[in-house]
Amino acid sequence: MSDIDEKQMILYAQMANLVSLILQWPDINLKEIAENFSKLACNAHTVCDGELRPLGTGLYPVISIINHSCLPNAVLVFEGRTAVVRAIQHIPIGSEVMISYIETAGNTMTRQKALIEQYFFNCACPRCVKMGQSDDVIESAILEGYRCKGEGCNGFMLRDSDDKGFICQKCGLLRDKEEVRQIANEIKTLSNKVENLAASDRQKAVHTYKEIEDLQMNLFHSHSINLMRTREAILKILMELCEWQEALAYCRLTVPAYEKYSGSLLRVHGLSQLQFSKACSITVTGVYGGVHPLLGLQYYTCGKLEWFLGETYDAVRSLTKAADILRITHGTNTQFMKELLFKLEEARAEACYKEAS
Ligand SMILES: C[S@@+](CC[C@H](N)C(=O)[O-])C[C@H]1O[C@@H](n2cnc3c(N)ncnc32)[C@H](O)[C@@H]1O
Repeated sequence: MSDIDEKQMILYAQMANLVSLILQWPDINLKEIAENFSKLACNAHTVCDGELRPLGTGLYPVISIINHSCLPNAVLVFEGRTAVVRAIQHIPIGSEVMISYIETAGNTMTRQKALIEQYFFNCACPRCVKMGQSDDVIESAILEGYRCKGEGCNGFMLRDSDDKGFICQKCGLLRDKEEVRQIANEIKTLSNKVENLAASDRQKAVHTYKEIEDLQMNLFHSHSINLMRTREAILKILMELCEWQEALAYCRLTVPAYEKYSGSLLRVHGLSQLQFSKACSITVTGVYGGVHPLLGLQYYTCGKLEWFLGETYDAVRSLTKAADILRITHGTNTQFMKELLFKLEEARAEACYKEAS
């Protein structure tokens, strides 16, 4: 309990009071209840459906003995209320099975902060031990850093030693700190506005998200996580609005980012900063470790849209990629997977028919 910050402590105390009010037991121990809430936060898992949409919270005693890694060798998925852990790579006998408690597509500082705040530990996984080393700095600069404004340059930027701004590590161009701050403020203002709009006026929300997207394309590296999240938000609303063609365009924009994050992290380990900066237009670090359910789900969305819009051959390609990943992370027995495999068969049959006619 001593590691919990004050805000969290107040929340647990309020929840303990609520329990006390409901139970009305004379000798209830508020401190013990608050402690139990804290233990629950560390050990419980968010129960999701096949498409990783959260449904609630569950406490699974066996699952809660599994430790975290930002480069996990297993994933936790749910089949109804049943929690299932599946290996996403070969796990040698005697090696520890590890899942990720958090979104792994953040930079090391972001991940460490999330783990300390909710789980109270300093992660020492193979990604986190590289904190501050050149490949970790590069990964951070690409995931959450700014882009170079040089024409055609896809370099990543680091803060310059005089603190005037950010220097491109590929072409050496300086980006002024004030300019960056101004765009970041505009993004913040629009982001605050769009949160309320998403529920009340979807058309306006899409318009505002596109303004954010434009600013982020100017500010962030093209493989930035922030840009990818904005595009995902646009995709989600376009699907709700049944704007299928534009939704597909946005889905296709997000897929390369997922793919880039999914390449093996090992690909860039061992490269010098210069070698990497030359290579960075074609290779980005692998924060999803190759097989990640989110990548599979993104292919699935793309495939469904393509098929619906009559782009059968593309649909077969996307659904095949989705099935290749999701049969590893989700198995093949759930209704969700049966539907995916059925759609793939149907798309294949349609492609054969089209080819023959
Ligand atoms: C769900 S429990 C995992 C099982 C726990 N290690 C145990 O022995 O019961 C989560 C807690 O385990 C610890 N933990 C999980 N992964 C860790 C890691 N990679 N390094 C250090 N501690 C970790 C943290 O204290 C965290 O709050």
